[in-house]
Amino acid sequence: MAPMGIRLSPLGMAVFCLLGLGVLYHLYSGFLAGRFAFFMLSEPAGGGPEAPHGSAPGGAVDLRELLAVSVLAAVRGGEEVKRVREGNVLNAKAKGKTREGAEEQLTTGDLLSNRRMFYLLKAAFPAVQINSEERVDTADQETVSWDRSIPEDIKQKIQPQEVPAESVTVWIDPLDATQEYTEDLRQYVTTMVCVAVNGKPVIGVIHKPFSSYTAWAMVDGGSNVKARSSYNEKTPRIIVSRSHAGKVEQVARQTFGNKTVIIPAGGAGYKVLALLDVPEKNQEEADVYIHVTYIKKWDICAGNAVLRALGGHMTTLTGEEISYTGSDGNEGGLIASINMNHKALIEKLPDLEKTSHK
Ligand SMILES: Nc1ncnc2c1ncn2[C@@H]1O[C@H](COP(=O)(O)O)[C@@H](OP(=O)(O)O)[C@H]1O
Ligand SMILES: [Mg+2]
Repeated sequence: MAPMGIRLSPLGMAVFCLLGLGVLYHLYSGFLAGRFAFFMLSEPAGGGPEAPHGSAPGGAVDLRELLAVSVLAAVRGGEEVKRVREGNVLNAKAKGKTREGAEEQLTTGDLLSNRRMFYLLKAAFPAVQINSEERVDTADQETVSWDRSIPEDIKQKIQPQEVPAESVTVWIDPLDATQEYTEDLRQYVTTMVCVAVNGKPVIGVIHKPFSSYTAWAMVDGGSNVKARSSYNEKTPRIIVSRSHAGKVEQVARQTFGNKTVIIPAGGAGYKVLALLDVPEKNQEEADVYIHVTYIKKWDICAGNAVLRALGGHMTTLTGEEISYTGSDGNEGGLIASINMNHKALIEKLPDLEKTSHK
């Protein structure tokens, strides 16, 4: 039996007090961290004085307005792309090489389209992060304003929806399929704008400047384009890059057999449109889009958003979602499909460690 009188040793007391302090610290540190995060997020962007204290840095932006200006930007950029091509003053030069050693072309069409698209979007939404394929020359700014008018079809299909400006990243491709543009293969060329919210692709615009066709879609909103009524899941026609193919044909044949039809085409925008119901005489149709080499996020974000909005998928070759914030590169290749069992397609793909990134 234990004695009734308990004597506490000084060492025991000290250990007990330390334990108590530890528990208190643990409970309180979460609270402090929360307060700290709130304080940091409430700071005005760039530490400037213009944002009212305690509010989000850029305030709120309306996704419907962002969609309207994205469509306008793609169309306006497309006008430059077309004008330069028709005037035959491309001034094509190599701007570098891809990891695989293919020459990357840059033309006046890319630069003028970029200038138009960037400054229109920036004027409409100054607080939003815009990532573009081409550099903007700040010494050569274009003064543009947006009249905030929303086209009727967008007004009818989409409700206003506000999100914090700092959650938004806009990705611009002022000229997709530049290689094909230099070869005068006009059908492949698109201009694209994508709006990502917290890294998720939410708005996609793909515009064909030479036929004045524009596809737009917003996730949980609406679209002016739809999926086709059927797809061939068993022996799908696979659309792939004609100028950055890597080992894509090998992957496609290993996955779907030697009889599988492979369609080489230019432009990531064009290849996404090939999966949809697009009323265009120069638009080929395919069932799956596969790309195995490195690719940049401005090339794929708009297509990813459009597919997602219509119930389709664009993922890496291992089935991961692609996040459209941070770095501008996508390392894991891509596979895109709609109205198909996307997971089953990924499971069919061969040893990806050996085939992707190459
Ligand atoms: N390995 C790679 N590295 C860098 N960019 C790549 C790439 N593969 C494809 N792309 C880019 O992705 C877009 C679609 O490629 P493809 O036509 O080969 O399918 C093109 O964009 P741009 O024309 O906008 O430069 C192309 O340059
Ligand atoms: Mg481009």
